[in-house]
Amino acid sequence: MLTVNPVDRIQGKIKVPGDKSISHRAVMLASIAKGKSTIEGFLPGEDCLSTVECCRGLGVEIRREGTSLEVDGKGLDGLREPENLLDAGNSGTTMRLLSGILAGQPFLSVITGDGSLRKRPMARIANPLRQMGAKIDGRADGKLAPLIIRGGSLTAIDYTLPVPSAQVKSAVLLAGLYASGETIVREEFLSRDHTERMLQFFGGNLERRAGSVILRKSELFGQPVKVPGDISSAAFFMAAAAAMPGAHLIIEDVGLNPTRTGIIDVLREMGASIQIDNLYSSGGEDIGRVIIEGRKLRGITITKEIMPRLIDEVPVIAAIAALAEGTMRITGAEELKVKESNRIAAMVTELNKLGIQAEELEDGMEITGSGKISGGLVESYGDHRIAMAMAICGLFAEGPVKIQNSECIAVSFPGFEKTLAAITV
Ligand SMILES: O=C(O)C1=C[C@@H](OP(=O)(O)O)[C@@H](O)[C@H](O)C1
Ligand SMILES: C=C(OP(=O)(O)O)C(=O)O
Repeated sequence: MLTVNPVDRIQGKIKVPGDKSISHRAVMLASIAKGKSTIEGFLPGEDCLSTVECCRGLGVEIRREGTSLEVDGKGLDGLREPENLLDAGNSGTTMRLLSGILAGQPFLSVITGDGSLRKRPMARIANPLRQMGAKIDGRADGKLAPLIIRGGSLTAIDYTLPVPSAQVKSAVLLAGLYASGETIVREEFLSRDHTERMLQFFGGNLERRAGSVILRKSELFGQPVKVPGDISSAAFFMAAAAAMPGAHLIIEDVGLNPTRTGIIDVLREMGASIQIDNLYSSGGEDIGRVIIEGRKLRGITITKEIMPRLIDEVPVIAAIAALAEGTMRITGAEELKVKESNRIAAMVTELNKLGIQAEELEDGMEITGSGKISGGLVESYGDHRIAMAMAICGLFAEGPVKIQNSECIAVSFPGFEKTLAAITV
């Protein structure tokens, strides 16, 4: 159980661990590239370690020392049939992206995960991968894991995403590496594009147009990858600092890919002071320093267009909405219901426990700020983002906030507690 006590000030200069999305992709692409890749700044969170173990299960040699990895790539056709189940743990990204690669393999794989992942929707990847020619079965006719995938010779498809999801887009693109013809993926609002950027960095034949990506069968080549800090992890501290008048926080080397910076746009619209400098780019990703000054914020309305650039940050926005003036209305966020927990129900229930007025909407939630948060006992639902969002409430509360089942934080942010202690007075 994590106990977070109220603080007077937030200040300091920090770095956050490596980006989760980029760490997953680096390991997967390095595994199917020709030759050696190195990965620096890898996130040693449980989710990305699940990806490493799955790739090892497919015969890839991966050496890890802390946040540095060396991967001996097998080339597109060098993976071998896993002798045992592949375990994606709590990680949707591992299961869905890896399924795209498994769909292209001439062997049988069975991929499973923990109790939360086994409840999450998998038809969204099984359908397009079947259309490409893979045989996929699973519980509830392939809607739920464990998934049984017999890959093989694939044919490209032209696919319009029925749900806004970078994981589905990535699964189809990764399968497209093995498919004859041009794989096209279309989406209404651009979701995180790390797969596209990294495929290009590894030499993939990929073209980008407004609203679509086109990939042709191509060989990948090992590369040195530098993983930026995860903006989704930084978001917890950015939001906390932004909402605390007098706070001053600097976060170095944060990934600032425009498909991930919805949190900065939202905080600024709420009235936050956020500056960005020291910009550079590496491996096709934008990286920079974020400087936040605390102020009194105001509630705003968020709609579906921004959601793909914001999705994992909604819990922490909901948390600080309690401190903002007026009402915060979050809409177009149905996807939150199928994450590690139902994040709409979870946040509303737990915020209510701390005396915050919050209500579920069909596609989101509404929170009315009163500037007041009570201390109390809350639940994480085994969901790392809920646990950390509730921890941020604790910084502003009238008494300690105790978070049950907080060990799940290690899924995406090992060292969260230490960083929190380092910036609070
Ligand atoms: O592609 C990725 O790395 C991710 C995509 C998002 O999921 P969806 O694709 O389900 O929206 C996000 O919530 C998840 O944390 C990571
Ligand atoms: C939804 C998340 O991850 P995943 O889908 O990979 O489990 C997340 O990290 O918030």
